[in-house]
Amino acid sequence: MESFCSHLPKVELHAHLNGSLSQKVLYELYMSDPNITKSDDIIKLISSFHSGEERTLEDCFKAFDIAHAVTVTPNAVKKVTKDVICEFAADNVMYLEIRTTPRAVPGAMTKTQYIQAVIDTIQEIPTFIGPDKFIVVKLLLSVNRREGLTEAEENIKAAIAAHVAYPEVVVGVDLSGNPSCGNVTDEILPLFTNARVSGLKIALHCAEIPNEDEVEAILKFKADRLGHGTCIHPNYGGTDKLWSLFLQYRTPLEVCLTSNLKCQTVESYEKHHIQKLLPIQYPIVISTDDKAVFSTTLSEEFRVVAETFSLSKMELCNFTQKAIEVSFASSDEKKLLLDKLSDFKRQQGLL
Ligand SMILES: CNc1ncnc2c1ncn2[C@@H]1O[C@H](COP(=O)(O)O)[C@@H](O)[C@H]1O
Ligand SMILES: [Zn+2]
Repeated sequence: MESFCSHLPKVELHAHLNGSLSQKVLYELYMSDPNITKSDDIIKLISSFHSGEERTLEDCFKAFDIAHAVTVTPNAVKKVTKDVICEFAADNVMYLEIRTTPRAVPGAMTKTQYIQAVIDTIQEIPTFIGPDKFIVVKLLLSVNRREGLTEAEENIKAAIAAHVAYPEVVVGVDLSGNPSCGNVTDEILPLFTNARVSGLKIALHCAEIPNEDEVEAILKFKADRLGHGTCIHPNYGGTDKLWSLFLQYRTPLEVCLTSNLKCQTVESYEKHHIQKLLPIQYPIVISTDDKAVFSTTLSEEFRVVAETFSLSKMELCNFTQKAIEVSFASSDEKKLLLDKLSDFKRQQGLL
């Protein structure tokens, strides 16, 4: 099963850029940046970045600060983006949606330069991907709920401008950040309407922790996709009302098993809320979230779900098919990806 999961052409729809960069690149960037004063404490933190240990959700958010302390120039952002794309391609991910929060660093980088650095790298893929690999990459720009209303407004505005300039690359916006911070219901969520009317797709983190009113508002927003959805079912800190809304809308859900386990929002793989979704064929997309912080890969996530819930090879292929359908790719791109999946199934004797 491990080898099948590795060779299966996969689609990653929920990957945060600064949570996905390898510890190796993080260390290289840190050591080579003359503007950063080196300290043993930070070197220790970098070593723990990729430890893969279980930690609280709050501790996970501290891990991102490490990456953010290092990705402070457009060149660093380019290097990180390239590294992350190459690693996903090496894991046989044929389509990747990266999401990232535009970040300004006084004196070193503006938000526009940050976004441009990611877009430029995506456009340069043919120059660095190598002849035996294939990957299509899109960009979602994130709003970090912890950063407040002004930052949120700025990011949505920047996302709309980037979408107008690069409609084939910048395809969506994401709401993420520490789920215990920020006024999402009244302040941040309404801003996403502007993005929607400008043609951007909407992906929202939803119900990582219990919060009935906010989760209800997020469900009713009818995003194109939701992330996590942990605390919706009444057995998982949700309520009957939330669960019935969720079933009514059937918004595709990005499921991040290892992320949830390592942030301790679920007890074990066996008890993950995916067990409520598989029997009802709920549209789900297996995803990594932050492959470096949680020390995983997309192949590993497929293996875990296959082995924990005794899924067949065909069911794993169906995950890729569903992910293609609910991705923000163009219809031509979706057709190409479906053809690649069919080729694989034929090679495996599954067609
Ligand atoms: C663990 N579950 C999660 N829940 C919510 N937000 C998360 C997250 N994992 C990552 N992020 C969001 O992604 C940022 C890092 O990537 P970028 O700097 O944007 O590329 C984090 O600061 C956080 O806002
Ligand atoms: Zn996430």
